[in-house]
Amino acid sequence: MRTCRIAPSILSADFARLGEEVRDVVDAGADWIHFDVMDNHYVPNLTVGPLVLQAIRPHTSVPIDVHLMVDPVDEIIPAFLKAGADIITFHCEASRHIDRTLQLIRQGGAKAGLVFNPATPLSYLDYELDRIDVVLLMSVNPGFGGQSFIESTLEKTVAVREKLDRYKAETGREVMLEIDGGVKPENIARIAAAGADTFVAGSAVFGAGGKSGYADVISRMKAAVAALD
Ligand SMILES: O=C(CO)[C@@H](O)[C@H](O)COP(=O)(O)O
Ligand SMILES: [Co+2]
Repeated sequence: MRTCRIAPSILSADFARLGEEVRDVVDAGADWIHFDVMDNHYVPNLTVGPLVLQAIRPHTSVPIDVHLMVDPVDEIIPAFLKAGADIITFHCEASRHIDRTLQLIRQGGAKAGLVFNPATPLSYLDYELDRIDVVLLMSVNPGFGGQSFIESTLEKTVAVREKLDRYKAETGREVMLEIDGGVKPENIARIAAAGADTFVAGSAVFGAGGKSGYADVISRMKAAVAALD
């Protein structure tokens, strides 16, 4: 059976009830919580930081996947590690020394991931796979929830899947492949067929109007992926 992790992005949650939203979406079947950090510098939007991560941490035991859309990145990583991040991903363009940033995250005890914008070349992966736990492909330009899925991401997903399968055959090590932006029950099967195993969904999940709506969307997403087997 193929792996399908659903990671709802709290960007589209009700921020006035964030702890409850996190609990509801996990009860509804979420595998990870996706935590979008934007700095109004690397991206034109401003969201949440380590204090908010620390506040939601006691509300769930599922992995919290911190997506850093910040530049510079290294200086803020220790605060997210301390606040309880399980996975920390950052953008290739936001780190001056990618290898050092990956090590900083892993030495702090979290899994490390590299994020590729729609136009970022995959060559950044060439020498770093040994230090990467997650490859995150953006399927929208970063900065906002609720955008449409960019179709060229599918071709890029296939290319990363081939690299990761080759790497696994050589080393036995599995690297996760996560897609972020515009993922919905209607397109998730095509994205999974291209080779993704982890799916961020913000507006599709939190736009579903409460706990039973969240459960409905998440189960439809999982069913669409399971139907590929
Ligand atoms: O990182 C980002 C946007 O920059 C994402 O995590 C979005 O928040 C996903 O939202 P939807 O596209 O699913 O609404
Ligand atoms: Co994100």
